[in-house]
Amino acid sequence: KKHKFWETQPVGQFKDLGDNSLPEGSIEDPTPLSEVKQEPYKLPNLYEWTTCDIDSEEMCTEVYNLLTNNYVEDDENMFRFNYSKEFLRWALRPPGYFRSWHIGVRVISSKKLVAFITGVPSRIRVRNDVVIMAEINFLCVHKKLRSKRLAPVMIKEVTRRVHLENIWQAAYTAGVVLPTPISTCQYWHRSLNPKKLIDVGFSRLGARMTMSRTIKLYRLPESTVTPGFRKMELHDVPAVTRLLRDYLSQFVVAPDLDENDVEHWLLPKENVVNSYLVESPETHVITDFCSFYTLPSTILGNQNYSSLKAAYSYYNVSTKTPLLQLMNDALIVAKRNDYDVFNALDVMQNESFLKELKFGPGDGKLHYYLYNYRIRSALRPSELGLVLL
Ligand SMILES: COc1cccc(CC(=N)NC(=O)c2cccnc2OC2CCNCC2)c1
Repeated sequence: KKHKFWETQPVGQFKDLGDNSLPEGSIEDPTPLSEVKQEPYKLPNLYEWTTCDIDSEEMCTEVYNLLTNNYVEDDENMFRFNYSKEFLRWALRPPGYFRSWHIGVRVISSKKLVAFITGVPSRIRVRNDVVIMAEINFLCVHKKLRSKRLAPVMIKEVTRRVHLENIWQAAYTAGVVLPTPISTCQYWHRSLNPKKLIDVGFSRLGARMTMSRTIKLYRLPESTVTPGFRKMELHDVPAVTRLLRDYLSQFVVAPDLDENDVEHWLLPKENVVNSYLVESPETHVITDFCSFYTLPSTILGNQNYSSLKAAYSYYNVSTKTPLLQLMNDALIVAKRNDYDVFNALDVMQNESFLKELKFGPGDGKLHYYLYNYRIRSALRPSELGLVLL
């Protein structure tokens, strides 16, 4: 049976596809809090639950090491995501976070951390419906414990702890097809350091292309071209919030960000998130915004390099500067900061710049999911205004 676990969950089921009689929105009503299971789910013998206090240097290091050695790899197992500790602290402590949603599994005897899953609260709008959801991420089971069916019990446990906070919906992404994607996105890569990317096998030399021709093809100017392009600062939070809220209102699914959210998620943080805006030199009005987050990957089995420095397109808003020019400035800044590659999904209006800015399609897809919330039919990536970490 393919989706033994997911067929028991309140998610869109493949068998319901095309059944337009099913209403859009919550699939199951909330359970009275007194009826939510009070005790943790039972783990296989020898394992115990642990709550990971990401503020603790020691626990943060344990989580970092587990993910560094056991988290998501590309389809050819040449790269593995290598989230940094400061990135994890940022990703897991947004306004209103619950430490109880940072869940680990330890071996009782050795106390070794062997699995992890997290949730953070997030206000997400679906059409005109603003729903408080849990954004689920970092599901990781040690390589040596795969197919012990740990993932389903970890998903049930994080769901139980989310329910205890009276939250009944969730959002998550995966590289695999599960019941049932609300949207399936293509990822794209823009080479910034083509020589290294070819050396490590991330990219291949194009047909009838030499290395020097390839380096020239991806060359970028030293400085950005948009007048008034600068880093975002704390005092810009109100204006950036207004700009983002207006821009994101056009998408079917998008975060419902307030100033606290914008301050947390979009203020620049070294080695974690970069954000820039365009302040008109004449009027001092903030007209555009672009941002990317830093997610390196470990390079598995290359003599010359061990890490790939990758930027991931985050939220971008263009109201005056053409999006093409704004994103080219983002590429210029990323190259200047020694990123090897700039990644983007074909969400929002990204399709309008990908090919022209010399992005190439990646070899995989990223599927978006909602838990306990039905969307009548799958969304086009351009209808998605949500980027998960
Ligand atoms: C280059 O190193 C990699 C290491 C592991 C996996 C992949 C391929 C991959 N699965 N990429 C993505 O999922 C991806 C590609 C472009 C933009 N965002 C992405 O994923 C984000 C969002 C979901 N959580 C992981 C990071 C690449």
